[in-house]
Amino acid sequence: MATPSNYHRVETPAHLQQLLSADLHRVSVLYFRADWAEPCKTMDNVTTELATRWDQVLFLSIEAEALPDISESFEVDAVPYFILLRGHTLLTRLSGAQPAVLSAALKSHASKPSTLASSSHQPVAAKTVYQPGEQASGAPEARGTVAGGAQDDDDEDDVDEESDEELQKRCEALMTQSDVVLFMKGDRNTPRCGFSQKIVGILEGHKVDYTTFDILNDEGVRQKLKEINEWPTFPQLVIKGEFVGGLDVVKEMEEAGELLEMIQG
Ligand SMILES: N[C@@H](CCC(=O)N[C@@H](CS)C(=O)NCC(=O)O)C(=O)O
Repeated sequence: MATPSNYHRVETPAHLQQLLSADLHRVSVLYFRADWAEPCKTMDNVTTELATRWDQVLFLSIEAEALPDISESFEVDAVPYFILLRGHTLLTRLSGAQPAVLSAALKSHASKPSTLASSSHQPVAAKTVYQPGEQASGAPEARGTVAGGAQDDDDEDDVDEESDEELQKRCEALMTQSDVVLFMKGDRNTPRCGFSQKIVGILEGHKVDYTTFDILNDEGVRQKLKEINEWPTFPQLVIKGEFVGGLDVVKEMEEAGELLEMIQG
């Protein structure tokens, strides 16, 4: 399919600013992607198709790892990832390859007359304003939510909250669920971060028998493991219940021949 005229590949932060500033009433879809991520292939097609349907919406594809300043300013922590803006105002964010949810988000935000934002009122759905060079999201409640940000915290009142002790026990159980456990973003078939993808490549290359846990699906485990293992990032590799390190450590161990030794020993 030919690239629609409202679909652009962002080259630099300044280019993004220029595209967004051209029309402050226009809705934009920022699509954070990476070539190696399989789900992005699907979302490349989905976004191209949506762009032909929503020709008044600006679709901007952004190479998440090649443009870290943009990814970090929008707190993008995995690919694919979508940010909907009106001008520079954050409407909603969506993590993962969910065509129906993205389409619903467009319906919810882009079908509103664009003059709404030009009136003296703030857009109803607006969470915050993206200032170049600043954090885009001052709206933690919008993180990880889906179209329309319509999730209601009250709905979760019925669910028993996990105590810190329970969470600690659950993390310990996860860390010992098999001899080799990889805490990562995504899973071995669909890694959602380049670091996770590379560590999977190392383990697969050595035909290691391992299990994975997707920390993007469990914010409690994500934060608790950082504390337990005193390690601020993912991936985290655990061998026989013992925390080993992230990608850089595992790479070094592989080069020194220590990785297989630890797994097999
Ligand atoms: N050099 C690190 C790179 C890992 C990294 O920087 N991970 C980031 C981005 S995927 C991370 O996990 N940030 C914390 C988070 O997302 O919770 C390693 O050796 O593993």
